[in-house]
Amino acid sequence: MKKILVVDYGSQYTRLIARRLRELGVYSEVVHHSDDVETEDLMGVILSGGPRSVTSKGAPSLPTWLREVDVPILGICYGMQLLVKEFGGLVEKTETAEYGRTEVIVKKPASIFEGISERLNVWMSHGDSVVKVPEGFEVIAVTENDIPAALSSLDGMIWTLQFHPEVKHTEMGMEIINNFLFNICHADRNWTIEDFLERKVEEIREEVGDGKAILGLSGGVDSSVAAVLVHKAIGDRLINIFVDHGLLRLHEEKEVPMVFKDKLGLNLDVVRAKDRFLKRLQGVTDPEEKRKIIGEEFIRVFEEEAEKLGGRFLVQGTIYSDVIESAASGKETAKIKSHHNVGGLPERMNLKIIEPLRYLFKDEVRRLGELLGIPGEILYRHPFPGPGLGIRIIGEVTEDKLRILKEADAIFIELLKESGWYEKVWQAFAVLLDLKTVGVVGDERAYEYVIALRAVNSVEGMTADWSKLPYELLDEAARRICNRVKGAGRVVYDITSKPPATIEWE
Ligand SMILES: Nc1ncnc2c1ncn2[C@@H]1O[C@H](COP(=O)(O)OP(=O)(O)OP(=O)(O)O)[C@@H](O)[C@H]1O
Ligand SMILES: O=c1[nH]c(=O)c2[nH+]cn([C@@H]3O[C@H](COP(=O)(O)O)[C@@H](O)[C@H]3O)c2[nH]1
Ligand SMILES: NC(=O)CC[C@H](N)C(=O)O
Ligand SMILES: [Mg+2]
Repeated sequence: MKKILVVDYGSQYTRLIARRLRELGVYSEVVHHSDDVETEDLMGVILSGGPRSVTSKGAPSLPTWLREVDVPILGICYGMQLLVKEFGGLVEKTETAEYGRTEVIVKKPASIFEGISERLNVWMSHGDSVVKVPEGFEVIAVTENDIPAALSSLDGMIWTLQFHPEVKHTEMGMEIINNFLFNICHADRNWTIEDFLERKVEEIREEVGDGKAILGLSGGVDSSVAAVLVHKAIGDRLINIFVDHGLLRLHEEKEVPMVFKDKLGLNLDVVRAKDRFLKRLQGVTDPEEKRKIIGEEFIRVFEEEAEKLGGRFLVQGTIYSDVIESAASGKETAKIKSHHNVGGLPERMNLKIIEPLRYLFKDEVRRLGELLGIPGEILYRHPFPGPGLGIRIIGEVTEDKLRILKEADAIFIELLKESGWYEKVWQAFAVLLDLKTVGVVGDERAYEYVIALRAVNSVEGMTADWSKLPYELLDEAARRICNRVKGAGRVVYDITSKPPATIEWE
């Protein structure tokens, strides 16, 4: 099949590039920069960003096969910096780093910017910058800080962007990728989600054979879609298991089983495992350690259940943001956090893992869910991390802190629903800080915990901006929480984008 090759330098966003290409109906393959690759049927090449600096010793370089191909090349961030270095320009760590929203000004008409406004807000994530442009290249856009934001070679074969067109927060990013694909590479449209579904169902049937599989069901979007998909492949030989680890939101241990049976009509076993999770978390404060413990305990529960049922496979609703942040995608990728279902998995385990959604992003999973006929009520829930409140209580998890956080979170979510804001934000929740502050209540001194509220807009969770909730709503949330939740004495609102922050606090 004709393809675009996406060369991975360890960016958080590499698979997002591939995903944008899918969205535009174009088939692509992601390869590591040191891989030997088939260069047949190539329509173009995209070099990803990466955490390394091209100025440092031993930094990954251009693949040798790249010199022999005669198709257009697009370098993004690290990819741009590599191309600049290769052609005799200069990249240095400059005083100004650019992270998050940055304004870019297009300086020259160019086919990659066709139909793009002259000024646009893009998402940046770099500390190094181009300080000398290589011969045979011209600057076609600069940032508000006068740093080169895009270059092109005079023969129109090499294009570079310092910003990330693949992230949703970059305005007109899709149009820029569209221009690269169709104006520059003249790519074919050859990928659909229907084909993907058919292929996955076949693959799972083949892998499981006449065996049994268990599936970790959380009631969230990803595991529900995975459940319906795998059920389509192997029917009732799939057994869904919901683990109540005590770190769920208020009343969720009752609601999830009800909604799941009611709306999807699939079987579901509930495992009550609160005590064993809380016991293992006692005295643990490090976020990575907490994640690893929770990840391991999940697997132990699944192993025990599989043993009882005679199943050999474990299906998880892992999606790509879980994989990439756990640094499970390649050796250059920086570890941001160990998602319980990926980086938090124990080394030794008896189950074979099946993850049909591993390379998809949240909104693709939602589209797949629609294709499978899953109701919007399940598909459009806010995401909730598997380790649950365990990573929203900063520091040690205790019963009392769990109570405070559950109540505060429920008040915030209820208020968002009442005011019509729940559907307008991508994810919202409360965090309990490991910090007490002084207050005055009924003329008495109080010394209670701080609750942080977080609400973000995002599309696939890879980048996010804080939601501009109305002051009146925040005001009401603070009053209700302080008045109704014993132990909560102060409320703050988180106004950081991702990057530099992540969505969750741990
Ligand atoms: N309480 C739970 N019981 C069983 N499995 C779980 C539980 N929590 C998480 N998992 C497993 O871990 C996977 C990853 O969790 P994650 O929260 O990312 O996905 P999700 O809950 O399916 O969807 P969402 O992101 O919308 O919450 C799930 O798909 C599921 O397989
Ligand atoms: O299943 C999960 N297991 C985890 O360990 C985990 N950590 C974060 N998240 C969710 O992933 C999205 C991105 O979150 P971050 O910006 O905090 O990394 C957000 O939607 C987070 O809620 C997790 N989901
Ligand atoms: N996102 C990237 O590709 C970053 C490239 C390089 N590490 C820098 O900071 O400039
Ligand atoms: Mg979840």
